[in-house]
Amino acid sequence: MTIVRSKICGITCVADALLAAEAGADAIGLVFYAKSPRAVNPEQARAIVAALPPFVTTVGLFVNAGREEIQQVLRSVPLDILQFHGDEEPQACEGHGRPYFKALRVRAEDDLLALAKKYASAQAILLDAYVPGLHGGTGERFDWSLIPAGLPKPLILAGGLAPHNVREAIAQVRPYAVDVSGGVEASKGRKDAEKVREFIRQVRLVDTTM
Ligand SMILES: O=C(O)c1ccccc1NCC(=O)[C@H](O)[C@H](O)COP(=O)(O)O
Repeated sequence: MTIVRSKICGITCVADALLAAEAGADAIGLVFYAKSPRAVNPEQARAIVAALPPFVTTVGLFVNAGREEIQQVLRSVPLDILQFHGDEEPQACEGHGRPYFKALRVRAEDDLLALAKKYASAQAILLDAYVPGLHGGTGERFDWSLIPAGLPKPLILAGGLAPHNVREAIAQVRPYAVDVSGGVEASKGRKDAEKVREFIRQVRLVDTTM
């Protein structure tokens, strides 16, 4: 049986965090990027993390943040993992006292395998759509056939996933985990209970049929 994990990203309030946890999400993502409509501040994030039941991994997402900014968040919010969603070099992702995921935005002209190999210290590589001028949370999917074989780390698939396409995505890509934000929202920054439940139901359906 293949288990595919799921992460619900862009959680902005306790109610949505509990919704994700109760629906069976393995992880939630908190966006520490002020320009995002899903941004949270450390105080909001602390309240969200404190409300979660055990065994739900908390991922803090940063975009080209300074080392001190990240450390300041970590001093007040007990995050399990960091996710770097900007143009950070490996050195900028390391040394924070947490494992990290590196997000790479997929463009046909890039050598994804070489890029992924650069992040040898990452716990996983997250692949997302490339949309000029935006770092993530675009709701756009990318051409999954561009994903090279032999990625050196577990693959987290993101970008435009939703209840209606996540099974197809898993069947084609066989990722370690799937990551969703816009595809389970009612409005920017707020999750839709039915979409969250259906997304995770679809992921689990694949678990038993692959
Ligand atoms: O959510 C944002 O606004 C955001 C802004 C800047 C960088 C990353 C951001 N979000 C990352 C994610 O929520 C997901 O990991 C990923 O991009 C998938 O998002 P979606 O296509 O909306 O499912």
